[in-house]
Amino acid sequence: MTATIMDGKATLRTIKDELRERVSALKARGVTPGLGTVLVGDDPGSKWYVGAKHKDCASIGINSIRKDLPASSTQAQVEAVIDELNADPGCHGFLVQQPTGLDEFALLSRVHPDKDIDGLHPVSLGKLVLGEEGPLPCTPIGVIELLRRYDVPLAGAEVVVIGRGLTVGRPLGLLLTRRSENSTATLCHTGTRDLAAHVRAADVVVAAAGVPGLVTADMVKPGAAVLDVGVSRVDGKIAGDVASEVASVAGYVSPNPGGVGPMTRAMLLVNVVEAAERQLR
Ligand SMILES: Nc1nc2c(c(=O)[nH]1)N[C@@H](CN(C=O)c1ccc(C(=O)N[C@@H](CCC(=O)O)C(=O)O)cc1)CN2
Repeated sequence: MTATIMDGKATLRTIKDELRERVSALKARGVTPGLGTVLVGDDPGSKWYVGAKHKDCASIGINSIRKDLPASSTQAQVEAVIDELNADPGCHGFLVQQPTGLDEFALLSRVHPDKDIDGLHPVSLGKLVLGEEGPLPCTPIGVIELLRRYDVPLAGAEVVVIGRGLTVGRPLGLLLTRRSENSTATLCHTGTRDLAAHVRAADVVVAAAGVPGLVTADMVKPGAAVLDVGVSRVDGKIAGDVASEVASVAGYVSPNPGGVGPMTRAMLLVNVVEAAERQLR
């Protein structure tokens, strides 16, 4: 079997085309959506991600407000910039790019919940637990959207998520078990006794552990969908959590790069457009 590639780059392009129309409709009603970003320091990966987010915005007519701060910035200086964006009426939502090297929980909590565009604010995560409407975290909802667009069924499916981090694993477990997704989610982590046994039983596997090559072909159920969200750098290149031979067993694979990363950016754009649309309600 050769797996179908779940192409995140192509799906990002499709979603941008869909959003362009919604941005035009907003502009016709006098609202131009605006995204803010706060970047602290010189981490090359973070700089690339922020640059890509602003290019995405420009390509569909969203305004962007970029605040790049030196690595020497103090917590108070970054919080002052967050306060500025909280008060900026042209900014419908903003994010603090992680990692910052500062107290990230305090920075996240400083963002006004109405301006949280990443879905990672404690209020947004609380809404997710309660099943209330709010911005959804971009990477986990990107995983679900990619599966949806490739017609991989989630209802009734056994899904194994590897990794319990705050940006991917934990919120993804909550999303997958919503009534709308209706899957059974198992969250595996470094304390899981027999990871291979869990993965072998899964219809869908989402690997977000940051351990290169962790998921091997012998662990995967034939025909399963396997999404690689792990980001490690080996010799300067991105190395995912999923070994390349998995594509010979799985029914669907998302490549890395080119899979869930671009979907993270797509879902951020969706969150910005939805925040601007809420202003008109
Ligand atoms: N405030 C946030 N910080 C971080 C988040 C987040 O969701 N919010 N997630 C990650 C980084 N991230 C988004 O910010 C992100 C990751 C990957 C990509 C992407 O398009 N990757 C490309 C390859 C990029 C490369 O070559 O280096 C791909 O996978 O094809 C975009 C955004 C941590 N921080």
